[in-house]
Amino acid sequence: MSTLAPAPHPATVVRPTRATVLGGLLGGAATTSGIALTATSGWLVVRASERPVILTLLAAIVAVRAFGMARPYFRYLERLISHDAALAELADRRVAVFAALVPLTPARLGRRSRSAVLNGVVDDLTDVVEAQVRVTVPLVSGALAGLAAAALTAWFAPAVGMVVAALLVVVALGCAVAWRAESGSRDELLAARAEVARVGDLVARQAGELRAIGAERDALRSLDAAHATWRAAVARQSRGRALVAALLPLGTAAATVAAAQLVDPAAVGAPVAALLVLVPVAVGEALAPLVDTMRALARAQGSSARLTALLDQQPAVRDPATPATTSARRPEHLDGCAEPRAAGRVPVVRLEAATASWTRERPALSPTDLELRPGRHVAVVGPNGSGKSTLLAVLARSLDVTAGRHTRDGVDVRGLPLASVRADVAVVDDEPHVFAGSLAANLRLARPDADDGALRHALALAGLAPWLTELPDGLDTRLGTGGRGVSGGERTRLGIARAVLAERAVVLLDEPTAHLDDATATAVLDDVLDATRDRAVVLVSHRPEALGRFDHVLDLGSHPSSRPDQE
Ligand SMILES: Nc1ncnc2c1ncn2[C@@H]1O[C@H](COP(=O)(O)OP(=O)(O)OP(=O)(O)O)[C@@H](O)[C@H]1O
Repeated sequence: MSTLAPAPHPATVVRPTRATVLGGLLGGAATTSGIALTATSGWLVVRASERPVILTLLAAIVAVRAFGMARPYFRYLERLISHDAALAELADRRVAVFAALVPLTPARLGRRSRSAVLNGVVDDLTDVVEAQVRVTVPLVSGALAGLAAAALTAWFAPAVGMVVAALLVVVALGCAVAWRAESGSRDELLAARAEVARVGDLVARQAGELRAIGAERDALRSLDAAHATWRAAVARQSRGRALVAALLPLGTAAATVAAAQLVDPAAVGAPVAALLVLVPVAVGEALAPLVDTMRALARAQGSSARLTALLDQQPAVRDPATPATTSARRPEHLDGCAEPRAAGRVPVVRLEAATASWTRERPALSPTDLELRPGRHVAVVGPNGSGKSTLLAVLARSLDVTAGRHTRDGVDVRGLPLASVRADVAVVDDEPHVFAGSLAANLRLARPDADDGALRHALALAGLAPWLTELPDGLDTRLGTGGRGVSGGERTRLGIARAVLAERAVVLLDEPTAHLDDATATAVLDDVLDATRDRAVVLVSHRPEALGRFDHVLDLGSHPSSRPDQE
């Protein structure tokens, strides 16, 4: 998501659909009613000043009332139809984008957290879909109302019709300038804002170190320079906006003066002259918001470019064209089912001189050997960046080896169905997500058919039995947003309970105790190892004191040939 693809052509973002065209027609009717309301009111006021027989005004009075009522009525229908269609499209596209993101997770999402990626995707998708309502519908309505006003005015006085047409050209020009200003400043602004965030984060987080080496002033100067670039980009964008903001009222004023000069009250009568002079005012007022739609268009183009850059990536791992089988598997486990399976059925998992890379440019895991079988508990240690999480990604088949072998029962995993390999693996990361819902629903994510007994058993194995007894509604207690808060230790244990419940034969834990105090961390680790006695466990840990309980310690910080086997 960090790479910006070129912005798509506006026509691909402003893509008329049946609902947006209908919405545009209704919006056009609303805007035309507004223009007609102003023009007929002008006629009525001037005609009334001539004190005619009251009955001759009745038609105009009815017309003013009709236009006054029609405008909000058509606007309401336009909103109803276009928003309804946009919300339905948003729901469908969110499902489709979520499905497209799954195969890209985690290898193609970069180092951003999954929630940051999801939030970004949700915002971008909303911008793109909202463009139908914020851009397509107003453009169709504005074009219809403007052309109708020009045609009707030309029918009364061709010269004034030309003036209204010229005003439409000015509005179109204003939109084009606004769109260029907004989309031109998009990349510059984003880059400038990202630089300020990057330097600001560096200066704030490394303040101590910078002070220690006397680089504080240089760092602050870089921050000032980044701010200055940002300020300049914002100023350029504001100048573009101000230019357009001035252009439209000036155009409207010029068109009104021109209409007043061109209309001959003696020829058409004073009331019609008033009507004709008021049309440019009404058109300018009704179409001015079109300029703001260009901001929405530029934003939607940027969002669309980001979504394309993210979703057009190839997944890091793929299903084989012709899946192989391993001797220890029953055939039904090989056709891609993601059902949880009982521990112990999985064959031996082996890595031999396996290396891996996220980007193909830089190796993230140097040659590593590892063997996993049920009941074997392996701790992985090593300095930051030595490839511990990468190793887990390889074992979970989120990433394939770039050299060496990753086998299950002697069969290269690249020949096995992806889903069947992943169905053996449970992953617990350092911050398991707690969804807003009941405790039972949070646990059943791991095994939807688990009964309450199985849930209680998993909670007990994860050391959460005392916590469960304290919960006001037991398994039905609501957790997460709007529900009961969950501490770091409880969250970790919930993740472990899910892994236990899933009955996967291989359990991968990425620093599950990273955010816990020493006493809680030791208790959680003890519970993990007890709860997974019959499973193959790989646990990434920075806590040397816990390593004694593991069968094997794999140190990724030492050269492969010199790694001590501490079995
Ligand atoms: N999702 C990813 N996309 C791109 N590169 C990644 C990704 N995850 C890790 N890397 C890169 O792979 C290398 C190994 O990182 P990894 O996270 O596996 O190390 P680690 O030992 O787990 O580090 P830490 O102890 O800091 O968690 C690093 O250079 C890192 O920047």
